[in-house]
Amino acid sequence: AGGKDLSAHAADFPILSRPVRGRRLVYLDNAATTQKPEAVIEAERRFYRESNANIHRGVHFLSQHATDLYEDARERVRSFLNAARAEEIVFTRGTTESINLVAQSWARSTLQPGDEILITAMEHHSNIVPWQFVCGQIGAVLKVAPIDDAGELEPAAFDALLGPRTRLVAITEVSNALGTVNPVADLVRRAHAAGARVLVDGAQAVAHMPVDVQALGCDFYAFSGHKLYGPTGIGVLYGRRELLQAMPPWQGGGSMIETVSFERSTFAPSPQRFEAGTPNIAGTVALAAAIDYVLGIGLERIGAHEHALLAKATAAVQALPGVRVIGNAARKAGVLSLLVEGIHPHDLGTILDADGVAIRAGHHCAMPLMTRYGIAGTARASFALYNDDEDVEALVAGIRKAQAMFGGRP
Ligand SMILES: Cc1ncc(COP(=O)(O)O)c(CNc2co[nH]c2=O)c1O
Repeated sequence: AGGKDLSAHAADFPILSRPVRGRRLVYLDNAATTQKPEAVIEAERRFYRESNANIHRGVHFLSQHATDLYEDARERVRSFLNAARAEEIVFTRGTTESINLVAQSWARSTLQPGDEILITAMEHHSNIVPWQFVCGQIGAVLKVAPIDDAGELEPAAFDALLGPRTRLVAITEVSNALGTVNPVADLVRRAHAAGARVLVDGAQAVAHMPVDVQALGCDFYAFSGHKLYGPTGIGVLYGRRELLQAMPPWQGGGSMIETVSFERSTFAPSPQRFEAGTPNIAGTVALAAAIDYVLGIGLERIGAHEHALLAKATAAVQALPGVRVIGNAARKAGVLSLLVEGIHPHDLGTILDADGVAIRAGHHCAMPLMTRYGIAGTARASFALYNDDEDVEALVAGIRKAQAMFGGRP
């Protein structure tokens, strides 16, 4: 791994060799979930074959062995994000649960009525709805920083919304619907200068670029394993140690306690405090294997490869009559959203599917963003390390075919 041409890595992914509707699978729905390399599949399978036991508190070999694997995975994630300490890494089910944890534990115990949470117009529902919950619970106010037609934040408007009551800024590093890459380190500096903490939604970033939470300066960072070539059901919340240590637990049960009596219970320190119940141990081990796989190739190489594909696909579709690209930020990663005149995105997706090309159509869990553009949804192609020029050509051919079918100009 690492020295091979990236498109050769498609052979690492068993599913990519299966036909779809009798055609070669052209998987371009990676922003929804990525496919899994054999190394990740084998890591999970091997755990159940050789190491399975419940973790922590065990007195037998397998339990201690499984605990070691689990905590080794925590250290791999720490290193991957360049967090200062492994205790700053909390395992969750995914980005959505990570954000809900911060909303229900940190925000609900910190914010006062009238305090403000600032998000952006490009957020995924997972970085909108949890904040609506907590604003409703405590009487805080949700504010939204606008974006321009290109899909970029407007710095002056962002700054104007940062005020003395802003307690939290919650922003996506990469938009799942537009592909916009936000200048997170700069936005963190602005938020901190205004006295606000910052949560970064990294779901669409971690597979496309190196992430260094200390360099970003953020207070929380969330991502999902399944968007990083890892399994579903495992995600990560990074939090500054001093914040996690001061946060109340948000789910009660085993593992997160120190003592329990019917009168009162005391709680374990972070991260165990936030990991109630039996975790997805095998998924955690497989996530560590996914990180090893990605780092074996190199995130810079992956990002450059995907950037070249995105540029090729964008130029090709923009040359087609009646095609409008939604999201033209100066810096983008992984995602191409488009509309084809006279063809509903769902119809386009269905026609592409008939030829084995998998894209996503709809609002992409970003309904407010679609409203901002005055549209109901888009057709979205999203790229990964195993995609190649042939995949781009199949996408373009499918769009031309749809245009011919709908009487448009092919
Ligand atoms: C920016 C962003 N934030 C949060 C989430 C939620 O992640 P989860 O908890 O793992 O579901 C997603 C998932 N995005 C998509 C899931 O399916 N299509 C998508 O674009 C996302 O793209």
